[in-house]
Amino acid sequence: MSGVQVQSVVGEACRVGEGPVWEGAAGTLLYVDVLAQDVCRWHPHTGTVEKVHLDGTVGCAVPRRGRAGYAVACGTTFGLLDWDERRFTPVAAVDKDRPNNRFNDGKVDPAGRFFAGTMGNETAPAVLERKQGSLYSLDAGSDGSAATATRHFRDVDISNGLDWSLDNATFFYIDSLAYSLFAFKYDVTTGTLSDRRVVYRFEPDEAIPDGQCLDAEGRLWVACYNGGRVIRIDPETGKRLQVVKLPVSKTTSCCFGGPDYSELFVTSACEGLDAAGLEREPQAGNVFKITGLGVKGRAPFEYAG
Ligand SMILES: O=C(O)[C@H](O)[C@@H](O)[C@H](O)[C@H](O)CO
Ligand SMILES: [Zn+2]
Repeated sequence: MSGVQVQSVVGEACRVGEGPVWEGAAGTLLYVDVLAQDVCRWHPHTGTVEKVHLDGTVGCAVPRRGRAGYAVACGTTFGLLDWDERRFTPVAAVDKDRPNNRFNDGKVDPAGRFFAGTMGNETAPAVLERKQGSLYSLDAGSDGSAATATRHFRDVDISNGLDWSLDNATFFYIDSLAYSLFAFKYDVTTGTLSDRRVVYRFEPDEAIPDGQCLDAEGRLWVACYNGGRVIRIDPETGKRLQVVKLPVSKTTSCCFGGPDYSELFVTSACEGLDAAGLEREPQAGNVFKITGLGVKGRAPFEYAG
């Protein structure tokens, strides 16, 4: 499509930018830098980025329903971040028997549960002990009881992008080193997954599938790490519908945002690029905005706890 434009909007490079979420009420973009251990908030009107630095790697941060601050998956701990006080309060720890693990990508389900997965720590991008990760969700707690974490499955290499179908009946999931986009049946009442199937197998030049998000037509946008692109997939047919290339190779994740959710924001990484790579890709680690796609996204779900 000819009207598609790609523009770098945040020039402050992330080591591993991840987990973009558009905050509609404030008109800001929330994202994390996993390895710099920062939760970041970009203000489009001033062009400024605020950051809160945490004590561990940050897999993802998500908005809370009707409450200030964020729920965060930090190290191997789900917790709450008071942004103004810059204080992280742990809520539930996972993978206690896996000291070398960390949380990676996450997102809130349509009922307000915070899903996030883990992986072994990487010695270099995509180099890690295999099958160490699991997918978890954090419920909201009820009647004053503490929120608890539930493990959905284990033996994950790099737990990555996730989202839910428009009718809430399907959960889409990427384990990066499986080079596949999976779908599960989803029961939104109980928050349980079943019947995994493959929706799409990534092609060699699409490299490593990473973050993803659903658009308002029910199609998925997947960021291809080392592939320098986002691709649009129809989960009904398993067909790739569109490719948008970016001027950086390590595209990590994407979300729709902007006043009417018609802009696609894409995070990227510079970690793992040598001096020559950085010279080739001076914008590595930036956040990009793609306009003119002709499709909108939807507002993010918010953690109910
Ligand atoms: O962005 C992520 O999900 C991980 O935190 C990164 O480490 C990279 O994606 C990974 O190296 C490539 O798969
Ligand atoms: Zn990712």
